[in-house]
Amino acid sequence: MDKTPPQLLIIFGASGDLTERKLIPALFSLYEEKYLPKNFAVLGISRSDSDDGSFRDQVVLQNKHIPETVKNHGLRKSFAEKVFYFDLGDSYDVDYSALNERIEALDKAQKTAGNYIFYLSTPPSLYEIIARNLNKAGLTSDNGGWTRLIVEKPFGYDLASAHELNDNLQKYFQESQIYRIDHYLGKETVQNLLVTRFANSIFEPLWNRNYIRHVEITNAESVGVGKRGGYYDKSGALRDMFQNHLLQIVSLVVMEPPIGSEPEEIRNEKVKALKSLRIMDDPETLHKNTIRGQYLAGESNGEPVIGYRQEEGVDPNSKTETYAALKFYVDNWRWAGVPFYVRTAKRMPTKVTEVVIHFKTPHHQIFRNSMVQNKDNKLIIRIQPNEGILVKFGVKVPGQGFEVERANLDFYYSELADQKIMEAYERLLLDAMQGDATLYARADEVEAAWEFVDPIVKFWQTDPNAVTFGYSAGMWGPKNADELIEGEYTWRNPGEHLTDDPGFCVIV
Ligand SMILES: NC(=O)C1=CN([C@@H]2O[C@H](COP(=O)(O)OP(=O)(O)OC[C@H]3O[C@@H](n4cnc5c(N)ncnc54)[C@H](OP(=O)(O)O)[C@@H]3O)[C@@H](O)[C@H]2O)C=CC1
Ligand SMILES: O=C1O[C@H](COP(=O)(O)O)[C@@H](O)[C@H](O)[C@H]1O
Repeated sequence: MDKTPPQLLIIFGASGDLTERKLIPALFSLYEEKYLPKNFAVLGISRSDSDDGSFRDQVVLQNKHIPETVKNHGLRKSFAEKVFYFDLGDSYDVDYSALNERIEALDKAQKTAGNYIFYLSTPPSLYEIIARNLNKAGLTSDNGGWTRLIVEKPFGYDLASAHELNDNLQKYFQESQIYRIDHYLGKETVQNLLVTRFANSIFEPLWNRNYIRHVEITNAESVGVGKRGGYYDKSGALRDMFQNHLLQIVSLVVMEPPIGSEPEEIRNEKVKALKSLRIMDDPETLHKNTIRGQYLAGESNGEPVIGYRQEEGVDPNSKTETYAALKFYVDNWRWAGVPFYVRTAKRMPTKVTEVVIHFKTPHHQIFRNSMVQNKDNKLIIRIQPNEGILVKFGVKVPGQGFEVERANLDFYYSELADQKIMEAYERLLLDAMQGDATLYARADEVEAAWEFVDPIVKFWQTDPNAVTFGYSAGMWGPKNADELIEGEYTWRNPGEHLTDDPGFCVIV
């Protein structure tokens, strides 16, 4: 494709899980769909003792994350020939001259025009080290082609470390070269939030405090922490999901209309949105408006599962949250007084991510005697699964009188049958290859998100009154989270109704 120039993608941390499970399958899919330029190559780098042949075998030919089809059998071989490996030796903190030579040789042989993307898929502690050594080797400036840097999450551990990382990376790369990945932004339905809001005239006029009662966002996973206990126990749901993915969704719901769809036009509005979140830093508000939970043993998909504290790599006395629910406000003209309820959790009954816009009750109730008071017009944006949009509204029950019943207008993305939905990493990689940073987070965006999250993390970690509630795996989280939402409202828990959690408790 013309929009994607020749280039070499250089992955640090190539022997890791992300490369095998996400990056290479995404690249293969782009290759299969003919999105990659003819002159394209991948160079995997790590400390593992491997070579081009074994690396190709591992990440392409034998990679079980690339779906096996009759059609792609031959393609795997031709794609594998574009994949190379470089063994960095014992450390990432070494002289990169030999790497530089390999890159130059590959660039020449594969005719990639001096265009390089460096992808950091290592532990975050190596990001600065790699950037510094690339710079020393003269690999960070545009020498004839262009150079970009993709940085994986987590971007920092708190505001101070994110700020330091931004400073460090910006010593070696221009901000315009840095692409901070957040795979939720690569999801089609997350991007569709922008289109729903700004390509229609029927939603945006209502998108404010005059018509919206509250906003609810749920991100639920049925899985536990799996093999990532060691990482997760130091992170927790707030850092792992909320600071990045959930706040990205919040920013798209909250933002003002950008003047156009250029990357900076959209990113400027997202930063403004994040900066308008009311920071909760007094213990009373934090106590009232934040709930943290941790899963106990229970059931997942009908099978018994262990509790979080029994997971591999997790401290048996851990209080780390696998559930986080927050109520907060947005201090700007559009959203003054509208509560936002946002939760993210593991070991829920199902996997679902959705945004629910709850509209206010009509100003005057004409059909007072109806059994169903149509108090809740809702717009539900289903991010995953069953990607689509659902509008709930009231209709008249046929017959005498004015009985009101709820009805649905339901759109599923799958109905656009001939459109394949690109996987998030495919979309994001392709965008970076084409130099489009719209769906990548900017330095100030990441820092604004940390500014909001930091005081909550600190409160949970240090305040003696900050409690972690236990909930049984397979339930909808600590039941007192229901009390976060005032009035007769409660969380929309898609799927079957579950009875009271017998395991609900305070974790000590
Ligand atoms: N896996 C996933 O689904 C996701 C991962 N990420 C992020 O992507 C990055 C890579 O993740 P992932 O591939 O899962 O991680 P892995 O632990 O599976 O791989 C890490 C890679 O970094 C290298 N490495 C260098 N030093 C170390 C070290 N001290 N400890 C461990 N590995 C080291 C490893 O190779 P070698 O030791 O041979 O050099 C390996 O290639 C991380 O920043 C992670 O947070 C983000 C979202 C999802
Ligand atoms: O970044 C992360 O995301 C996954 C969830 O991603 P999804 O695309 O499956 O919704 C989460 O499991 C993981 O803990 C987190 O690091």
